[in-house]
Amino acid sequence: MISRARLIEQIKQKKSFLCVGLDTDIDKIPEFLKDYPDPILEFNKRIIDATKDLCVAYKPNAAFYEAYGIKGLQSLINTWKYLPSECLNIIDAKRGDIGNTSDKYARAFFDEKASGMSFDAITITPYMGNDSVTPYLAYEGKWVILLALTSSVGSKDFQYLQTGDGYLYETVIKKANTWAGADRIMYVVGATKSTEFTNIRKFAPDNFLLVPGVGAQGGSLEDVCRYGITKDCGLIVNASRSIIYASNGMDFAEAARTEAQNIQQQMQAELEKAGVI
Ligand SMILES: O=C(O)c1cc(=O)[nH]c(=O)n1[C@@H]1O[C@H](COP(=O)(O)O)[C@@H](O)[C@H]1O
Repeated sequence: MISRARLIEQIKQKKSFLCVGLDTDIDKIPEFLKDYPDPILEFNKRIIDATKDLCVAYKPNAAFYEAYGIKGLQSLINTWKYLPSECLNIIDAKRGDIGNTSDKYARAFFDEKASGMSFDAITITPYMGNDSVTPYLAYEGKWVILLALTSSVGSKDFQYLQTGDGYLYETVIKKANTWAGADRIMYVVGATKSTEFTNIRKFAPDNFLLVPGVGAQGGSLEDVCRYGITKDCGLIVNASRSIIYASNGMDFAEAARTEAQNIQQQMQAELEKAGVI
């Protein structure tokens, strides 16, 4: 279980707020790994070994595992077992359904006895409202990470609609803040939306923001920090493809480390600039 205080302590200790995204694609991993009984797991283990001192979180994306049925789920369970206990382990599942269905999703990702996995945090779509989110919050100490303003081009379709109370994404944040505090809820805000961070901080001054979209999607870490960093850091910045596929040769883990190290060094400078460390 990773509390807010423990997360902040890790960030200060590692001088990093990097999340390594485990969007592991069998078609993109090095050929030689395909001789192993579980190539996806083997890939993940080597990426984790190469990056665990440089990041504070890992985020396996459920789609990349579910695509392979039972075998994929086994890879996900064994990846979860291998994740370092000091890191925040996020399952990027983007679920959202009526309460009794959410109950089962929560069990699938939070209840080790039932499913073999117990992640610290899960990404959730907020569209179905309070009763779709509370089943996850019923698990003491677990985090819910709600999509607020996504990195996608399609974010403009709904998230920027005016509700009479500001943009729809603002309403999501204001409403969800009444469900639980900054010790249980984080929001996803895409790095590609860095100028909106000033606005978001008005409604979520203390919440951690999970920020995907640096690297392959072109978001700027510097801009995210300029507008979004807080005295506790308040940011977890994810990079998936730019780290895990930095090379597709024998040196893939080493290349991933070099890429993670580059980001960590930039993060250290930002943490110093903001007075977090
Ligand atoms: O919830 C997410 O993590 C997420 C939200 C969002 O707005 N944009 C976004 O890219 N993501 C996820 O973040 C990761 C980004 O991967 P890369 O673009 O390869 O770094 C993927 O797993 C996406 O599913």
